[in-house]
Amino acid sequence: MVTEVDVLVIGAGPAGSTAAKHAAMGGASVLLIDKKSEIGAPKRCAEGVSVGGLESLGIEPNPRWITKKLDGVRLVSPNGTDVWLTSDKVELPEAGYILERKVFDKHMAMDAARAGSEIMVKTLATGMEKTDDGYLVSAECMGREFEIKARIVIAADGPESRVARWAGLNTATKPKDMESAAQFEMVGVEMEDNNCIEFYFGSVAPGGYAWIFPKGDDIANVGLGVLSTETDKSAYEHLVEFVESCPATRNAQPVELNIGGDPVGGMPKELVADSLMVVGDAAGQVNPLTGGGIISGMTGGMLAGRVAAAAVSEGDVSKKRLSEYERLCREEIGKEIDRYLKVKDYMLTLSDSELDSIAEAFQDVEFEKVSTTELVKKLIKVSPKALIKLGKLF
Ligand SMILES: Cc1cc2nc3c(=O)[nH]c(=O)nc-3n(C[C@H](O)[C@H](O)[C@H](O)COP(=O)(O)OP(=O)(O)OC[C@H]3O[C@@H](n4cnc5c(N)ncnc54)[C@H](O)[C@@H]3O)c2cc1C
Repeated sequence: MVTEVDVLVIGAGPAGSTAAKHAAMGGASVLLIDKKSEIGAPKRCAEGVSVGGLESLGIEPNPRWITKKLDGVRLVSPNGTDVWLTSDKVELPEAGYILERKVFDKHMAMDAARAGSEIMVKTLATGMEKTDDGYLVSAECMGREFEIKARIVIAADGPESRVARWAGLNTATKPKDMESAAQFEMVGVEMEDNNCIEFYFGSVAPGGYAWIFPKGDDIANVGLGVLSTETDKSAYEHLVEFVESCPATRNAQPVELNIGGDPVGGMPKELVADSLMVVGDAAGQVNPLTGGGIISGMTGGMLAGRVAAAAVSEGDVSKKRLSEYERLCREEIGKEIDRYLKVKDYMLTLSDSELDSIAEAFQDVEFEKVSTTELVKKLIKVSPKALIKLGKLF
């Protein structure tokens, strides 16, 4: 049996569902498939997003998928020196929400369906072949094998993406650019203020950081990301040590374990080929410093969906036509990613004692507002080393 569509989106994470929604809104016939039986589960995410990020995508916050509205940030250096940045003291333009991804991802897929996309769950793409006017994709659903003929394929298959590579794009992430993350969702977490997210820096998580993201009452996502090139231990081993030593989690119990990769090396050289676009984690659309990829991946999905619909209606699905998506992506997400790559590389050079000195210097800094960019600007102010490395960028 062969199913025929204008646009096939492989992967119903936030990036894929957004691509499907916008392609369908533009008038294309769209099929969105995911190998999972439940879209959004299991989650591999600390579930933090910015308020402005959702606004920029035109998504109304919905209490069904928001567990917490945040009120500030606590930054903790290796010796325990902490910096509190809360809304009573500073403006928080990037203040955010903690989502319930299992519900959020489903809602994003529902939006895609309401815009006209067809959805197939428990449907795995197993390979694809180029045809004259698109791709013939092999798929499998509940033991049944079938083929999907698509003018355009949007690869939204997450951090372990294979689809773009089937089309010949070099999107493989090198080990030095793949953050290994481990996280418990925990109960019995005793935070000093459960309206703030907490970040812990230094050798607690080599190459990354540890976090506690509150989800309400005594529940929180407690996790960390490490680079395998910076440590001999696994992310899970670092997480167990962190949970045992951190006062907030010492008495907490896990109800869920999430293990996953987060591509933090930026976008690959090419995001399009004839009849193919790649979005989200599969396209490295992740902030290299924070590891956040929900909003940037959805932005990529939105741009790809719009370009796909226009290309189909014009009858031109060539690489040249689809390169509009690549250009828009580099403008809207790429510049930020490139800047934060440099900040991440700089952070990797800092020892625990240097991080402690920065935290101590931050005690005397007046913060008017706090965003990731503002924090880097203040870092440049207190650290001559940061000034040399990052001064020109911020
Ligand atoms: C531990 C951890 C914490 C994180 N915390 C945050 C955070 O707080 N905030 C933030 O913004 N980002 C965070 N991220 C990153 C964020 O989770 C990702 O950037 C985001 O999920 C990317 O969305 P996506 O749609 O590109 O991919 P995914 O959400 O990974 O979705 C890809 C989908 O493709 C499907 N798929 C894969 N292969 C196939 C196939 N062959 N056929 C059919 N379906 C397929 C998968 O089942 C999956 O549903 C975190 C990541 C990790 C690992």
